[in-house]
Formats: sequence, C-alpha cells, structure tokens
Amino acid sequence: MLKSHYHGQLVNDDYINMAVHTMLTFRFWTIVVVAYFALLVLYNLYFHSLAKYPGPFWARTTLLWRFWHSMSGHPHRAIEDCHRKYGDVFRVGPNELSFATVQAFKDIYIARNPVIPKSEFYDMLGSGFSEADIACERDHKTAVQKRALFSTALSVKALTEQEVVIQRSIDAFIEKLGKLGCTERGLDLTKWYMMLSFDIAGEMAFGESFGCIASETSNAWLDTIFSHLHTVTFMDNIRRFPLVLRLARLIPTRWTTTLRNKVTGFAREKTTRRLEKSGDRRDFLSNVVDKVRSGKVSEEEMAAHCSIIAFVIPDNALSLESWMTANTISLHSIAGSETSATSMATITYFLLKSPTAYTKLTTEIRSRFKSLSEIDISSTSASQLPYLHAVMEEGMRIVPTASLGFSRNAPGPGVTVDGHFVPAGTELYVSAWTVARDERYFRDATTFKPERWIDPDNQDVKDASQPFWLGPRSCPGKNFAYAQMGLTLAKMVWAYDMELIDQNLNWERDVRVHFVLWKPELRVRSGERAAAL
Ligand code: HEM
Repeated sequence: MLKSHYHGQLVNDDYINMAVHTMLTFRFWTIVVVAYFALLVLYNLYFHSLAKYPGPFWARTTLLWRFWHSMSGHPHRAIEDCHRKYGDVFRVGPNELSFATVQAFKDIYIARNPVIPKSEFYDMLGSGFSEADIACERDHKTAVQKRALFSTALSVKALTEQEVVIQRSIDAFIEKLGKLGCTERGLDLTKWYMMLSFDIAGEMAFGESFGCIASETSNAWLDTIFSHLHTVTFMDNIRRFPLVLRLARLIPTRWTTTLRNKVTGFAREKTTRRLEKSGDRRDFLSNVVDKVRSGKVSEEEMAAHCSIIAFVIPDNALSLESWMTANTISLHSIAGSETSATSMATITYFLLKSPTAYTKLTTEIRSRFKSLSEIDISSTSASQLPYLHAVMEEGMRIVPTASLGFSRNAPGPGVTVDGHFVPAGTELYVSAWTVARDERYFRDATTFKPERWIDPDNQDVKDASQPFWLGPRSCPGKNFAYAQMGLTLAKMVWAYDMELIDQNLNWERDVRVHFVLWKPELRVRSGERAAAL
C-alpha cells in the first residue's frame, strides 16, 4: 500500500516535471519567436535599405498589409489611397515599392542601362515548362530573341492575312448576339467576350476554334478559373515567404504536379498536332513552327509560348477541379485572350452608361457603313473611326485591364526612379490604376470622356494611361487587340441597339483585381436597330 502510494507519488512528480518542462520549453520558444519578430520589425523599420520610404506601419514592417489587401481583391484601391496619403512612392511590403508617376513608368519600364528585369513572379507564372515562354522569360537578351519569333505574326501587315479568320469568329458572335441577346435577360457579355476571345486565340494558335460561340456554352474551365482567381494572388503572396516555400518543397511532387503536368502535357500534345499540320495559313505560330522544323527552336519552347498566348486546357481534366487546378491554368492562359475580353467588357459598360458617347459612336459607325459586310480591319482603324478609338482608349484608361503594376527587380548596384534611389533586389512597379485616374494627368479623371483623346485642345497627359504598357516588354499583341476589339465593337454598334440591363451595376466598384481583373456579370440586351437614329 505504502509502496504503491510512493509509486503514485513518483508518477505525479514525473507528470509535474514534464508539465513544467513543456511549459518552460513553450515559454522559451514563444520568447524566441516574439523576439525574432520584434527584431525583424525593428530592422525593417529602421535599418532596412528601404527604411526611408513611407508607408503604412504593417506594410513597412511585415507582409501582412499586402497579404490582406491583395486577398481582398481591392489592392488597386488600397494602393491608390496610400499614394494619395504618402506621395508618389510608398512601401507596399518590407522589400516592395509602388510608384505613381509618368516619369516612374519611363524609368522602370523603358530603362536600358541597366534594364530592370521582370521579378520572380514570372517564374511562378510560367512554371511547368523547362523553357520560359515569351512573357515569362526574365533574361532580357533571351526575351528579345523570343519576342522576335512573333514580330511578323503580330505586325499590322499580318493582320490582313489573319483577317478572314478573325472576321469569321466575330461574325458568328454578332449573329448569336442578335438571336440570344434580344431577350429580357439579354446576354452576359463578360462571359461571351471571353468565349469569343478564346475561340479566336484557338484559331490563331492551333488553327481550330474552341467552339464556344458555336455551342453557345462557355468552356467549363473558363468558369472554374474565373471563380478561383484569388488563388493566383494567394500564390503570389506565398512565394514571398521563404520558409513556406521551403516547407512546400517537402510535399511529394507527385501531389502537386499531377495536374500541372496534365495541362502542360496537353499544350505539348496540341503543339505536336500543330506541327503536323501543313498549309499556308499564317497565324501567331507560323514562324515558330518554321523555326522548330529547322531545329532553331525546341518543341518545348513552342509549347510554352502556346500556353501563354492561347488557352490550352485538357477537356478531360475537369474531374480534377480544385483551387490548385484553377491556379495552374489561369496563370497559363491570360496574355492573348483574357486581356482583350476584359477590355471589351469594360469599354462596353462605360459606353452603355454614357448615352452621349453611345449616340456619337453609333452615328460615326452607321453613317460610315451601309452594310455589316463593309466593316473590316482597315476601315475601323483610328484614322477612319476616331471616335471608336477614343472610346476604346478611354475605357482602357478609366479601369485599366492591368490595374496593378507589373513587377520588376532592381538590378545591382541599384537604380534611380523618378529621382529616388532604389537599392538592388527591391521589387518595384507603377500602379497603373493610380496613375491613369490621377487628376494631375487627366481632368475629371473618374469620368468617361472619350473626347479627351481627340480634342486637339485637350491638355491631359495621355502618357499616364498605358494599357499595353511601355518599353521593350510592352504588349506585342497591341495591333491584334485593337483590330479585334475595333471590329467587334463596330459590328455590334452597327447591327444592334444595345441596352445595359442592370442600371445599378457599378463596374469600378465591383471589379476585383487578382493579377487579372475579376468582373461582374454584364447583361446587355441587343435588339433590332431602329431604322434611323
Ligand atoms: C486589350 C488587350 C490587351 C491588353 C490590355 C494587353 C496588355 C498587356 C500588358 C500590360 C503587357 C505587359 C505585361 C508585363 O509586363 O508582364 C502585355 C504583354 C504581353 N501581351 Fe498583351 N495585352 C492585350 C492583348 C494581347 C494579345 C491579343 C496578345 C497576343 C496575340 C498579347 C500578347 C502578349 C504577350 C506575348 C506579352 C508578353 C510580352 C513580353 O513579356 O515581352 N496581348 N500585354
């Protein structure tokens, strides 16, 4: 009895010792972690090479500010507010600066001595291929070579050869608009512009449409992607935590890469099929195909280009639907199609919300053309239809399709941007949303006024709106985008009287930014046009 009591006492002592030990260990590690973060905060505030730059406390000291605002989908607004408060440059994160001037646009993106290269963000964007695609190549010299592969295919001259294909897709879209868009609920143009853009991208990259317009159904992947866009932002935040990245590397690769391999494998498959096709049709990839055949470019590189310019999703991958899936794919399919569709949706919204602009555009288009078939790429150029182009410019200014900045890394030994020294290794960019809506550059900046682009007396600083960006890495698809958007808009306005169904829709308020723009429904009724205006 005594023994067992004594034994019980021992057990109790052991438990007490263990508990004390655990508590002390816990306390020790808590102190270590708190001390580490306190030191980090102090270092970021007072000793970091960006310490002199202003910004919100949580942005200067931790990644919390950028995480919170980027995940909310309104980082563009939070950044704009900070620029108004702190000035033309502020600290978005401990190692990240946002600029908001025309001069910064020039200094960061046009700089050649030294060139300010793209940041690590693009490694994430282009992962899955052993060769970087045209948009994700970070080495400047190699990027110049990769861009050269597309210079002929994306030139103004090439548009004439590509016109039949573009026209065919747009005409099919216009026909459906008449058939399905005249109902009470109209058509959701956010979705239909995406369908049109993907069909055109498929034609231009693989010689076959994805058939979205013909089947009147959006690709299921498109819907999945655009309802999961926040995952792109999440990954962009995660890449900034080296510890998390190290832990992520411990996850068996077969768990994380199965789907990515499926998607990239599909791009490779499509590439092989495209290489097997013969014919004289010139499209985005004709030159690349020639180069692959002559051994100057690898098939892997061609697959990577295909995947960024067109939309390559395996039909049978839907069963694997998940946030990871959406992330992998959305990162791979944005350059050539999503951008045009988003710009078209924004332009249409503002046009239909502005009766004066809508009437002016309708008058310009309907007085210029007697029939729909007369409308082609050359007759919709800026010199032929100035108001149409002013409408497009103004739409892309007031809500820029690329509302965030495109991030770059300051090279050694550092660079000077708009008079500010930026040390090597800093991530930096210009906030397009802030600059394009700044009253210093555009009078009545938040009002849709296409006239500002054609009025010779207008004093606005037009360089503050750069929808296609500027410098050696600016958009090479600009001519194609203007042709596609101009043709589509001109034909729609010529053929139908359009009306925005939800008059309470507020595009500026409701769009969210997750690298690309998440857009609300844009329901538009398109009825038979009245005989005369
Ligand atoms: C209205 C439509 C479009 C807009 C607003 C737009 C905008 C942009 C912007 C802002 C960039 C710079 C991105 C960066 O610095 O990372 C870019 C790059 C690019 N765009 Fe576009 N784009 C459009 C249409 C197109 C089209 C139709 C194509 C292809 C046919 C295309 C192909 C590309 C490519 C390949 C790049 C990467 C260039 C490089 O990194 O050197 N874009 N685009």
